[in-house]
Amino acid sequence: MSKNGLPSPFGLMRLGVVGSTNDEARRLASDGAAADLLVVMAESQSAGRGRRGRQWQSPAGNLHASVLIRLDRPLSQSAQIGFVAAVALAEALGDLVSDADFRCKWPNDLLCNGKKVAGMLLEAAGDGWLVLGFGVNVVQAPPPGEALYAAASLADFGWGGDAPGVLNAFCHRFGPWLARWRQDGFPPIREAWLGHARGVGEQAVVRLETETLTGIFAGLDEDGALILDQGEQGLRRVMAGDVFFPG
Ligand SMILES: O=C(O)CCCC[C@@H]1SC[C@@H]2NC(=O)N[C@@H]21
Repeated sequence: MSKNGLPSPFGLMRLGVVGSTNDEARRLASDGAAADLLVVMAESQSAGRGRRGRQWQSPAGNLHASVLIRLDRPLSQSAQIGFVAAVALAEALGDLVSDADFRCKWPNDLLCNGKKVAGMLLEAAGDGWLVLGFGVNVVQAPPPGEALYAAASLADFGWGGDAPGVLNAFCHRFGPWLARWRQDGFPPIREAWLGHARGVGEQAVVRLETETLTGIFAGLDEDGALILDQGEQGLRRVMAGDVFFPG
């Protein structure tokens, strides 16, 4: 264990109120001050952002953190790290919260008993760095109607721990999974993710920028794209979109 309380070799920078921890981490990278597995964690964010330009509500008490990751592979493989993190977070929260069912929802959401409790946002920081931002609703979820999906907090499931406790549990799981990805590539991550996934084999609605698709969520391809089986129209690979399961 490091002096900061996280498992070795994670580093920790704890900040008060920031705009976005992803921006703080990117700034470190552009200042030449990045280090592999350095975590930037903030008490709250005034301009937290989610995927596809959405706002991410970031009150004090929830976890808002970004991990700097040295990318020793082509940038095209960076999306795979979102799946590494989702598996690690599903396992970490499963370690913490008993009697709850954590599921990964494509591409980078985490559901607890069907409600969104966490999301991830990957951004390139230039010069070989990747920023993995993740937010976990520890004590508070956005009010109904303000989120795209039904949302909940860990407190709603009776968990009384805090944001540093979630970060610690995440790092314990993420370190070994990232090492596995670095050594063996995407296949074991893909398999683990599918084992934790919501909705494989089920009817899915996929909202893209300009169209909405329906079909059976048939799995993930070797890059992490969602495979949608559209029956007579064949299989369609989806790289970015929002998935809903009507069933
Ligand atoms: O579900 C999503 O759309 C992704 C949400 C990602 C939120 C985290 S909180 C820490 C980091 N800083 C940000 O501004 N966003 C990510």
